[in-house]
Amino acid sequence: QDVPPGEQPVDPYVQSNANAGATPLADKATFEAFHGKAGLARIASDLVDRNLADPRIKDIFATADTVRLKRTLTEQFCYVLGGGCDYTGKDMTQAHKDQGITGRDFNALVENLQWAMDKEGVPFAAQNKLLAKLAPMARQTIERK
Ligand code: HEM
Repeated sequence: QDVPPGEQPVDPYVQSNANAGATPLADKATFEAFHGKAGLARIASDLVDRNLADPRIKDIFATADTVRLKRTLTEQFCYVLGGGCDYTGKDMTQAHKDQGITGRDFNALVENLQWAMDKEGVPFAAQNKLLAKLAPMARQTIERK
């Protein structure tokens, strides 16, 4: 597994689309409502930047590899929305292990994602399709009340 430009090396893990944590939507209409992979890359980038500036959760992101995070989030959203990407990141349990994420942290991140989707001009119905795919991942990311 080569290290993409600008990213930090990570310990080896098994790559699989199953790591994305959700099955893909069957048709491409929602993916297109997100303006394809370029739109998803803008949303992932805006989301990470907003998390880094958000006093509620910025400390959790302080040591993260944001170049890698923007890339893997883009892949994950693209895969889940049926855009035909492969997800090459870790599974959600591994990615969030020992970070002590709370339900409030999770809600803050979802708010920031909604802000990023609004900024991209994604229609509300399409936003809800992605949120419905991500909501069950609370179980893998939240570790404490
Ligand atoms: C639906 C909810 C979430 C999704 C879909 C998601 C997705 C991801 C993905 C794809 C990665 C990268 C995995 C990799 O590097 O291989 C990641 C890492 C990370 N996530 Fe999440 N995440 C979610 C919730 C959260 C929440 C609520 C927080 C904290 C408020 C958070 C903080 C982080 C941090 C700090 C990393 C980087 C860890 C590192 O660099 O070692 N995530 N997440």
